[in-house]
Amino acid sequence: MTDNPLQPSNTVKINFMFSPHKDMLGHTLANADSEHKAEHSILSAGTEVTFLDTGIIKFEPNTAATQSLVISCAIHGNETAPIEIVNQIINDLLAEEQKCGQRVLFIFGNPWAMNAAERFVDINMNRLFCGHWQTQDLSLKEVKRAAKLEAYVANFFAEEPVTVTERLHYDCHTAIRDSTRTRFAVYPFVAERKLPNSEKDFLAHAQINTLLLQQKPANTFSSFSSIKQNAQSFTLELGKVQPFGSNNLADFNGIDKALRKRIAGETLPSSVQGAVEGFEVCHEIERTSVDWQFFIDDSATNFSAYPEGFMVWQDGDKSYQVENAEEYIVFPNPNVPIGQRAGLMLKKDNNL
Ligand SMILES: O=C(O)CCC(=O)N[C@@H](CCC(=O)O)C(=O)O
Ligand SMILES: [Zn+2]
Repeated sequence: MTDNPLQPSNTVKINFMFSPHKDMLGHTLANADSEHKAEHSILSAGTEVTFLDTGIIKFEPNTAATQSLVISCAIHGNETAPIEIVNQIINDLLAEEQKCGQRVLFIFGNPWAMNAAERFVDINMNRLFCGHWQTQDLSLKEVKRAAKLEAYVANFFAEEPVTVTERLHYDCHTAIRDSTRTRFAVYPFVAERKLPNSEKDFLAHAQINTLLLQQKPANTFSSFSSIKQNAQSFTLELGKVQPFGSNNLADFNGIDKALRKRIAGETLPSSVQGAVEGFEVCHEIERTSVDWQFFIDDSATNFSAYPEGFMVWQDGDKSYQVENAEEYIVFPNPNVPIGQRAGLMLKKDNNL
């Protein structure tokens, strides 16, 4: 990225919707705590743009859309590459340099954590969905924001015209650790779900060649949209966490192109057999108490492999040892609060 979003430069065109800020990113950083009154505008091609709230903007074409797309990022504030990519797509839509052929709701999830350059400020927002926010301290900003995000997404889907036959949600993240598989998607658990070929094609086009299939319902944003809103949803892990301005955006060309084609309403080319490999969650690791011990090395990358019998964690007389010939770890994080997910163990799933 050439400009630092924290210091809008005078040489950069100010986008009319976000004035006096350069763009949605600049506006979101500057207005984390402001109440925003919805603003409405119509582009020359007839696309309706509604700037709903800080970090939330909706585009609706004046042609018959067949898909409602939710594209979110910054549910974790320090995962900056997807924010930079999505910000540029919004700029191009407003400048009418990107075709809008489908309904799209863009979300920058956590403005406070974006400003703090942290994963979260008070509480991990990606454990608050599916109504879980109701069980938390309702005075916390992230708790209130999760409630609002659910409402914006529910309203967006509820307002869709009859021409829409598909609901999609791509929740864009980057991971804390390096990964043996550079990009991967998490497919939330919904009973009897089946990955549609069109979504396999999307993942392959985005250079996301690994799909991790959850085996039980979760409280993540993508779980909310799939379980409660009947969308095809994914958490997309697109690379590694870096500060604003430090991302090599060329590494994100795949997702940039795939999102732009979806927004334009183009059909993506069919992927070849085996373009996306599946992994199934076989054990969810939970940090169970202060005495809980974790035996995964701090330097282990996502998708590191462990042989049968390897001790992953132990807490008193409870433990988990690898049960399959080989299992792989993702999201190992021993520093989560007690009761939260500290990683996932996976086994290969050859049925995708
Ligand atoms: O790298 C890590 O440890 C975490 C990266 C991240 O934020 N992952 C998401 C995955 C959500 C899902 O399971 O769908 C998260 O932990 O919230
Ligand atoms: Zn994340």
